[in-house]
Amino acid sequence: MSLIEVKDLEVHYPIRSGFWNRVTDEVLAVDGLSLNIEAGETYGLVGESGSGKSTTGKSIVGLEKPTRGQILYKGKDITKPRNRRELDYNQDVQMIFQDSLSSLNPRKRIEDIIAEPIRNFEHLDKNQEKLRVLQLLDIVGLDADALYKYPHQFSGGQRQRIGVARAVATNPKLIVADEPVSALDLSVQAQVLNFMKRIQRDFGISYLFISHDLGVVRHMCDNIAIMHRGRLVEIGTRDDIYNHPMHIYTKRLLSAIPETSVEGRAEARAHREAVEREFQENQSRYYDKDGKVLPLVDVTDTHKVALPADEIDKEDK
Ligand SMILES: Nc1ncnc2c1ncn2[C@@H]1O[C@H](COP(=O)(O)OP(=O)(O)OP(=O)(O)O)[C@@H](O)[C@H]1O
Repeated sequence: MSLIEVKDLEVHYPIRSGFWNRVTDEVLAVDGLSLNIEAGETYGLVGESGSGKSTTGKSIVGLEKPTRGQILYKGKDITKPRNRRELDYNQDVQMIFQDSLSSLNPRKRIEDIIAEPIRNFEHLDKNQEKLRVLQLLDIVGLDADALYKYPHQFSGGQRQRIGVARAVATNPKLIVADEPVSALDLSVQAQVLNFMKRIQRDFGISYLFISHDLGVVRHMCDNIAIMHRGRLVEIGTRDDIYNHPMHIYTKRLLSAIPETSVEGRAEARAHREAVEREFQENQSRYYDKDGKVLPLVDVTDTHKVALPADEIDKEDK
């Protein structure tokens, strides 16, 4: 059994307008999405801004209420609050955010920020609690003097470490990491990704790693789902997605990864332009008559893509 099974998830947001603030329309932020996250793996959810990644992550954590569909944990649907309580779901599944300055309470000291989730689930005395917080700070590579400081007294990378210490405090099985390094400099990104990997190894945690950038998730993820307009357009192992991408939208995201070598840059630009031309010229191939992404079709056991079924064999897999 997978750790988490998301089945046909839909999340609609109401749009209100007019004097009476009535609901006049809705946004289909997530429009029928299914994926499985296995124990101990990092699962990448990648797509451009507005594709529905954060809404999916928040639904899995229980911060957003699905309109339809199921999210199964240990075989039970945690969209029902009763099951969440019974399974200690709020303890087992945690979230870290991109903007650590606004997600960590600016008026609280680090000791209280990290201790807060522990207080919700365990009854430790003051000394035991402080020891636990010190251990957690040590795990994420911060000194004991961090205890008495406030979030604004740290750099962005250090604040992400504090966010991870807080998330790890309840010994979770899954951490939903929503763009955890997007706000950081490249060199700091690498450090944070490395220590997230180490913590994963040490604690056996799974990550749902949300990003708009296929470059960032490349070395982190075992499996990757590409999201577009609230649906998945391609899903596969790291090898499927990076070495055998099939959907034009995946190819566009891959072509957007910055090329570091000077020689490679002109070639990369030409490739990006060719992918863009292919996308513009074949738009109708990728959507149904209502403009929705097509259903996923199996390519192999691990690889699925949203293309017309009769075109799959023609692809250069
Ligand atoms: N609380 C909300 N109320 C109304 N619409 C919302 C709300 N939250 C998100 N949306 C809309 O739902 C769609 C998906 O948003 P979501 O934040 O899930 O996408 P995303 O892929 O995570 O993008 P980003 O990286 O920019 O956050 C967007 O059109 C967004 O404007």
